Amino acid sequence: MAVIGFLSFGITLLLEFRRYRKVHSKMEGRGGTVEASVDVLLRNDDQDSDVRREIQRVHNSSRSESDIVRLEHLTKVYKSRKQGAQLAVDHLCIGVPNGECFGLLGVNGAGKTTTFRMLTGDLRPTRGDAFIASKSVQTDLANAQRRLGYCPQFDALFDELTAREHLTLYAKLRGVPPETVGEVVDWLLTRLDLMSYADKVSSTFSGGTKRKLSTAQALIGNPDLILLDEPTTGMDPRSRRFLWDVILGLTNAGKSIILTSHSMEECEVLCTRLAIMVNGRLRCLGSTQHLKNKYGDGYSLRLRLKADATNATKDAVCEYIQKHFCDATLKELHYGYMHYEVTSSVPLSRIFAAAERCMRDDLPIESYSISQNTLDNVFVGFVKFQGELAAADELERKAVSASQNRPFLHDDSVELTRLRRPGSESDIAAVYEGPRFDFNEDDDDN
Ligand SMILES: Nc1ncnc2c1ncn2[C@@H]1O[C@H](COP(=O)(O)OP(=O)(O)OP(=O)(O)O)[C@@H](O)[C@H]1O
Repeated sequence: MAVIGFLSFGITLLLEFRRYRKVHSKMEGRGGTVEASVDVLLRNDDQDSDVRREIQRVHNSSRSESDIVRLEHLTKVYKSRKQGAQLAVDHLCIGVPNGECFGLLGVNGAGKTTTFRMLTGDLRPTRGDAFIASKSVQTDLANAQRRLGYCPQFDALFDELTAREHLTLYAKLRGVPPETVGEVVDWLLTRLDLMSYADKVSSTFSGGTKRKLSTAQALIGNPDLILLDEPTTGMDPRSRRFLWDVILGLTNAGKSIILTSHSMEECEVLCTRLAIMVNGRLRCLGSTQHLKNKYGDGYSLRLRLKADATNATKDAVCEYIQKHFCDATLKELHYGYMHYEVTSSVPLSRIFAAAERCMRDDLPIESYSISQNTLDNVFVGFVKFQGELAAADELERKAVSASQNRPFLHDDSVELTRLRRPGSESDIAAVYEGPRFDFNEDDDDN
């Protein structure tokens, strides 16, 4: 018995010691610091001139002092056991003045929501800072939050509460004086056309009505800056136009808005300026007209090739197009599809004539279309990098782990995870260098 007792005591002691080691190594890291070191090099090699100008503007205090929000190299690297280190937002520099609606565009996973979460204080930036009405989210978060309203991508609503109860609750949380809460709530219900839902519970609301209520919540407390993460998702065209009017009314009243949306039409209507994000990084910035002039000027000539087209006949089509339009740029070529961009200096009649001749000659063309470039074209042109580069990153990470003959990032030893800078010729350098420690799965707040 004594031996068994001694053994069980020994095992307990051993287990406790292992647990202590594990917890301790989580807190300090083994053999070094657990601080993620993100060092992005070669920053300005392929930066768009407008993006570079915005960086200079943000750093020039005399030109950016009227900005209600200023993002200075805001960066987020997520670290998790499964995914490793992932650069979600890469040195974002933007300033938004009073009365501007700024559109932040990008495909899913570009880093828009992460940017918002850093602005609201939900996530700590890995590097950089943001200032809302000159209050830093890193050092003066509570004061920065006072000037901010946020409509998240997913409605933060309680099924059992009515629209009125939601707004009353949020008004109290935001510190609206008790004697004016009723008045504020009624104003918001009227402003967002929610009076008929005032006393119904939110679980019975349609998706569009929930978005309206979330927007109303973001307006409580009369914030200077309003962040709207896809506010019109799920809305019918009438409700969408209604919300657009509300947003335009807010900017006319001097409020600043940062908006994310997947609708180019919405951005054209609402945004004074917009930027397109690809893999966490700004690729272009300016008014819609400026972006269309700079990147979407001219026409798109799309050719569908016959099923029996060979590589040789495809080359003949390319030669034909280059011969007739020396400034045509091949934007896409896959399977039987070719997309050329032709500058607007070429008359439309010449493009049609050449395309018709193309059909008559012995070239393997099934059909063609010509269209004027739109903001959609500009957007698609930028964001098609995202998938390709994400796949390249994934392959590279797998190659690293395979070369080390172990599962990727399931080890506590020192790692070096290289993150590729999206859209850049050069690999970067951004790096998570340091010992691995146990994150909860998808642990992000680090
Ligand atoms: N908690 C997390 N842990 C690890 N990675 C995350 C986490 N949240 C987001 N990411 C990653 O960060 C990147 C940016 O995500 P984010 O949600 O900010 O994109 P988004 O542009 O808002 O996309 P969407 O349009 O779908 O909302 C993505 O690659 C995503 O996988």
